Amino acid sequence: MSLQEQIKSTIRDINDYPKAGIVFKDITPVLATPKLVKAIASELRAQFENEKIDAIAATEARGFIFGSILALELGCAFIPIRKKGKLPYATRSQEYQLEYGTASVEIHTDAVKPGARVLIHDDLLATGGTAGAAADLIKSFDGVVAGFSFIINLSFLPGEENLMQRYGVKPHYLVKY
Ligand SMILES: O=P(O)(O)OC[C@H]1O[C@H](OP(=O)(O)OP(=O)(O)O)[C@H](O)[C@@H]1O
Ligand SMILES: Nc1ncnc2[nH]cnc12
Repeated sequence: MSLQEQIKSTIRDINDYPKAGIVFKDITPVLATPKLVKAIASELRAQFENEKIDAIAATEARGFIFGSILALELGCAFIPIRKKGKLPYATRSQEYQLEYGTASVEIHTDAVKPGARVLIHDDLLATGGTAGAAADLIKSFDGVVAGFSFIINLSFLPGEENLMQRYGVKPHYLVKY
């Protein structure tokens, strides 16, 4: 079985979570399979090891899991982007659109050095709102968005087109639905 097939056969679909009509892609069975986690880590490393990347910026909460594994694999810094009110030092916020209403994420003001090449990682790309807000934060400190990395792309939603249009880079992902 290919890595893609292994990932897809291990992800669990939860119908109507967190609300009616949503099919939630649950990665916890993947996390419970150490061999698969290791294979994903190797694949992520292979995707980016020849690129110049100074830091991985990942979004709370699920983005932290493979985001920190990837930072370790590449030997680069890890930058946490968190939901409002969770980071202890001085922060900058960015609002973004949810399906209904808005949300806000934050970064520490000393996290991104001007010119730093930052790869944005999250577990899943849906509308691209979360990853776009992370990219806007990186750019607001004159960091360079080196790319986007996801485990899952929900390709029936416009996340990939939105990120390509706004930042001119094609997102990487391991599996799509
Ligand atoms: O492309 P988007 O439409 O922005 O959706 C993708 C985001 O949604 C999920 O996070 P969620 O907000 O559910 O938070 P969690 O990781 O803390 O569960 C997922 O982990 C991404 O961060
Ligand atoms: N269908 C989905 N499954 C898991 N996380 C998500 N974030 C946004 N949509 C999602």
